[in-house]
Amino acid sequence: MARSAPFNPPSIDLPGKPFVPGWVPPPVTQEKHNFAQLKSIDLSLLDSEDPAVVENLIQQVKVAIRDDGFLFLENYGVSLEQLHRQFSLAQYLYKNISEEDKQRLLFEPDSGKWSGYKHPFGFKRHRGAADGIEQFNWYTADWEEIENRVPTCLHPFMDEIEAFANYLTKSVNRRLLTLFSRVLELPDDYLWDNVQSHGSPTGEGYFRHALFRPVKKETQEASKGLRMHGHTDFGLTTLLFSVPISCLQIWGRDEQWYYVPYKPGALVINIGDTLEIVSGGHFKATRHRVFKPPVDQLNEERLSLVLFNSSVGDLRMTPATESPLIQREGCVEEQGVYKEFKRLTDEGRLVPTNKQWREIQIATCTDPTDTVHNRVGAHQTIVDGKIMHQREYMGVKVVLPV
Ligand SMILES: O=C(O)CCC(=O)C(=O)O
Ligand SMILES: [Fe+2]
Repeated sequence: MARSAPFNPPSIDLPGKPFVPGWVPPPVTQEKHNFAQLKSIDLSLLDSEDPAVVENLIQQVKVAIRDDGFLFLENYGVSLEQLHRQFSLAQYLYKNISEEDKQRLLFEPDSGKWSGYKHPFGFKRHRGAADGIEQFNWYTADWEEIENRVPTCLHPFMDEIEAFANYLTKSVNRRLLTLFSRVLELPDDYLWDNVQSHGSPTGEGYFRHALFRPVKKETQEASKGLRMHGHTDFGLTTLLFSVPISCLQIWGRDEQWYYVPYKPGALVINIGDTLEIVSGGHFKATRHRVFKPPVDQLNEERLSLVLFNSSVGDLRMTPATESPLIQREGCVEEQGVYKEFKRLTDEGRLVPTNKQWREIQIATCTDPTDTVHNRVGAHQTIVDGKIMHQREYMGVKVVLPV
């Protein structure tokens, strides 16, 4: 597909497609405090014929990923109407999925993959405490075997969902990786050709429809308002859609959590661990979490659509030393995961492969409601007076704000 051609999905009224009620974005919060100010990147400028415009764009990206590790992406080729159709399909899924499909397609996170249906009772296959989060995750095997691996109610719409995931991966993400390759002063397709995994609409990554329902008081108390622990994503880039219910928070340079504001139609891009390592720490993996929304949104349901782009599973990540930027400026060792990978390498130990790195984190994920592990002395520790979540995966220490 031409890299910057706009998204052109299959028709919504083909014969046999049931009517899907339109998703109506819930009202935005009136709360104005604790919101991050993120830089917005206009992806269409990458096609400008004026080299000065393109150079300016690359500089903007460089500053945004160094300062925040998070950015908004606009004009990436999907209209608001097309995007809302995808949210309508996600809403349709949670209104129509049968109990039988929930059982049949139940996820098995112990396998290291989220593939399938996540029930709203925590991040293990067996039901734990309620967390109000339902998800359906599409991996390669799910795209390839729709009849057996996708909820029946979505079968008539898989042409649209697949076209969307394909466009996000092969057009939006590819152009985004061009921007990042250029920041590293490498050939345009360096990251796409050498690091991004391929095959199916999601390569070794996955696409998600998530629904966060309001939670009961007991859940909120057990989790202290947290819906997903502070974390970094393990892959290359994550493409999240900006949504009206404000729950996504990022960790600012001043070591505080800030909500990501709602920018209709925009994509929220976060940088995964792989990009931090490949860039030798010049890019920061985005520290983020999902928290309860401001009070005026506490009773609203939140839909979230996400594409997780994964790196090639067999690779053990190291910095791209052919990058002129890295050659000139060296690596930046104050960073989290890159610094840890470097420590292991310096000790003569093997770092995990990308596949090992993502699968161990999925298989050992804990719940925010887990009061046994979320205690100082268990998975928490105090660093400079702040409570931090501390885990170790295959010799790599991960310390993140709670
Ligand atoms: O739903 C969201 O906004 C973020 C979810 C997230 O960070 C994740 O699943 O890794
Ligand atoms: Fe995440």
